[in-house]
Amino acid sequence: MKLKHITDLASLSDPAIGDVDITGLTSDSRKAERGYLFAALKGSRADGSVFAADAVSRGAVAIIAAHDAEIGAPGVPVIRVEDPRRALALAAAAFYEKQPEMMVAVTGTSGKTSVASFTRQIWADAGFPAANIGTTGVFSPTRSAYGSLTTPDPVELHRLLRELADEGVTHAAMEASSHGLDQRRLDGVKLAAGAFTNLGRDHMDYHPTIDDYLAAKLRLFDTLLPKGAPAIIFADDEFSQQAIAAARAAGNEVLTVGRKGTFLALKRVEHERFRQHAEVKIGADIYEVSLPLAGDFQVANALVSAGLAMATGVPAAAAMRALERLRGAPGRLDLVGATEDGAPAYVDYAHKPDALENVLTSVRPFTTGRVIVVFGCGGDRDTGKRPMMGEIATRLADVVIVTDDNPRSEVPAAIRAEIMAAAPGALEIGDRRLAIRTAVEMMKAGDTLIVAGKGHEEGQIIGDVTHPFSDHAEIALALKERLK
Ligand SMILES: CC(=O)N[C@H]1[C@@H](OP(=O)(O)OP(=O)(O)OC[C@H]2O[C@@H](n3ccc(=O)[nH]c3=O)[C@H](O)[C@@H]2O)O[C@H](CO)[C@@H](O)[C@@H]1O[C@H](C)C(=O)N[C@@H](C)C(=O)N[C@H](CCC(=O)O)C(=O)O
Repeated sequence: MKLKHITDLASLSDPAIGDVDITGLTSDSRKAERGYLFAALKGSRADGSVFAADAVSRGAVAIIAAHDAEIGAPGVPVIRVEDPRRALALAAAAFYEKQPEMMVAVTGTSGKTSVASFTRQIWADAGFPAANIGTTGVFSPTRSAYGSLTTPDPVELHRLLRELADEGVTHAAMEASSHGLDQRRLDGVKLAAGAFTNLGRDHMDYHPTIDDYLAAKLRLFDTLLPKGAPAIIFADDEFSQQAIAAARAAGNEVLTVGRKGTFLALKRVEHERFRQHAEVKIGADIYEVSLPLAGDFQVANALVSAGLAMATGVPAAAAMRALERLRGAPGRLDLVGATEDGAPAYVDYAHKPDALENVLTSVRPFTTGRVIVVFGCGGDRDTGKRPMMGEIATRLADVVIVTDDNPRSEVPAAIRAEIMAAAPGALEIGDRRLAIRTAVEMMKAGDTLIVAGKGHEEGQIIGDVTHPFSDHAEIALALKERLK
């Protein structure tokens, strides 16, 4: 494809450059191949401009760079732009040409994975070939693949969107992480609607303040959603007013859901073991919905998803019917099994304070015995959440076992000590396998076990080695051994 077809001619200092043929794009010089366009991005560890010569030696034929970047690659055209990350995202969208016709994105600290998954399920129920993309991977009529980033890199993302469109997927829901929004990964995605779930403490290692974190989330409305497009906002969160104000200021159509919502107004919820019955008012109609999911936060996620689906062509009655058949996203309050006397054991991805609070609160209504929680905190990540999670677990669970998560380069015992300092009475068992076994062995009738933090992950990162490890498999094994 000619360079002029993937980047705005106005940004090409010499229009003749427009005729250069491009065979691919990358922001990682190590992935550059013959005919590639290389984007030199300023990163947290390195400045991509120093790798321009490497990219050219591997075949790159043009470079996107900031106005002030020094590019030591003579003879290769350099396209100077204000924001290379945004330019790369737009170039990737143009290069891969097609994306599913109806794209939506959801942001918020918690609930993104569930909302993206539920939205896909509601669309699929209504007959649309649908996909969701995020932390747990890519799910579509033909795929269920595990991924790594919540919001993929723009080049990878647009390659994927093109493949999905070619496979006939018309509707796709994406998770928009604050990193992804901040790093412009979504800037080339043509969104039909967006959603905001909530804001809590997370990624304070990346964002200097909570305001900076909120501002990154609100880029979804400020800069990505076209004017007039629906913005579905969960109205019961403490930050919902800021989200509503940002969406209004950006000219989006604000549609609120929840107890304080007006588009989907939640009138009543009754909890039952593993199910919840909700009364939802939509316009003049009242719908009684029986959700096969536990937890107040799942009702919120289901309503946000129904809002997104309705904003993109699913009739209200069909969306409400689909909610009755929802399945939890992998690793989100995922029921692994139960003891011989029916005490359930769940895996949950909760690895941040508000998510831990949500999951522990949500199992309380159907737990007649004790809530037992096993969790730890990741290394090389926001350290401020460690005491907060220790405090939450102590307040909301009856038995707390502090173990290792992904310690990465940190000393595991030091991470545990930071949690333990806020969790008096907690049991400390560093070995995650042993911690899970101990918890399963202590379960009695009426108890509920939550193993939190790693969800669907299939490895534990110690140092820079990922050891095979699955909470799901460990719980299943321990339950089986109990029966012997
Ligand atoms: C901290 C962070 O977000 N890093 C992202 C960032 O990398 P960076 O800018 O820090 O990269 P860098 O190492 O400083 O290098 C700068 C540039 O030089 C390039 N380079 C580097 C070396 C070389 O030999 N040649 C070369 O060209 C790099 O490719 C990069 O473009 O920009 C890269 C390109 O877009 C991302 O791939 C990378 O995500 C890394 C892999 C990552 O782990 N990100 C996580 C933290 C993340 O984004 N998580 C969120 C949220 C998850 C959640 O909600 O829990 C997500 O959306 O997944």
